[in-house]
Amino acid sequence: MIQLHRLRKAYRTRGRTVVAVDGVDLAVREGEVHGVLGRSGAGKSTLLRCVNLLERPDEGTVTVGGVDLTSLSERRLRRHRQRIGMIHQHFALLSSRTAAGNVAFPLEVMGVGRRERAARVAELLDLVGLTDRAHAYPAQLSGGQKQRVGIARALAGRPKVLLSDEATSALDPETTTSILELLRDLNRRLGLTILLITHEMEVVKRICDSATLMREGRIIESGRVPDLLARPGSALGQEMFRLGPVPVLPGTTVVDVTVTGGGTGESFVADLARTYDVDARILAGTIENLADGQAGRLRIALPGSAEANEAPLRHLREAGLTVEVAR
Ligand SMILES: Nc1ncnc2c1ncn2[C@@H]1O[C@H](COP(=O)(O)OP(=O)(O)OP(=O)(O)O)[C@@H](O)[C@H]1O
Repeated sequence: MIQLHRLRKAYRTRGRTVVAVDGVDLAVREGEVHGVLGRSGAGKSTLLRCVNLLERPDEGTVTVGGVDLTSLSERRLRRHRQRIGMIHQHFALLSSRTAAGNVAFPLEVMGVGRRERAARVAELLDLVGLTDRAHAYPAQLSGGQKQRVGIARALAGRPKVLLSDEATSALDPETTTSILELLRDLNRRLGLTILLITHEMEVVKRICDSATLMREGRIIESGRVPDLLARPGSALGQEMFRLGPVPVLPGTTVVDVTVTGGGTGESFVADLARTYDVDARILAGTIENLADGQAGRLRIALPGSAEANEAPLRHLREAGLTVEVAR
């Protein structure tokens, strides 16, 4: 649904050039929720703003729904932009308009007639669960309610793609959960493709099917979330499962075992004891609920060196588990 090819964007300020996005290739499939994760300054916002060409890339192409946006005239680009909704961290609502008035705004710009507009506004507010606050002004709404208005407004043009710029960063944890649930629900019900940027692992964990980790304008890793977690050495995996420093235990091998996609995670410690007579000691562990099933990582200590444990470690790998010798 979204394809970025060799995207590059640099800013020149006061004689200095900052390459915000540095040759990025990225594909987001239709109906997917894709999260772009990274620290402040990694280039996430620039990348997102290039998708609807709010920011024009210096190099590369942006294809959305099969149309290369970088090749369009301004007039045609405006039309295509209506099919790409966007929500913002600070909501960006018009304070002089009610919730209904804010949602009506893009419909007015599109030239939708009064009666159809009213019906569509009611439908959109219902979709985000805000029918009873239609006549409230932004100042009378909570943060979560404001973001619901933002989402309803973004969906006015019946977009196939929704871009989310840190949509939950200004919200408390409980409200964040309800907004993430709403986004996931809209993704499923409308088949909406969502590209979101965030610096919170929690967001990726809860609703993303796939994710990209950015650093200094470049992609460090990208793929389906369970596949990334199962990749040895994955930085996303390190972030997700925080097992702490690896303890020094002379005479043992410390191993991190990652289980994704259901799998046989629960029984492998017993399996080692049964098959190899290895007494694995559990040092730390965590299980995370992902958008699509569970994933977990267990840190175990096996008596003896890594070489001495070669057979049981191979056994675990052959069982589909990711095995990394930590020490
Ligand atoms: N309009 C601009 N003019 C000059 N430099 C910019 C501009 N926008 C972004 N940058 C620079 O580009 C780099 C990437 O910024 P960007 O905002 O895309 O990162 P980010 O990952 O979204 O960070 P944050 O989470 O802080 O928004 C930074 O070094 C930033 O200072």
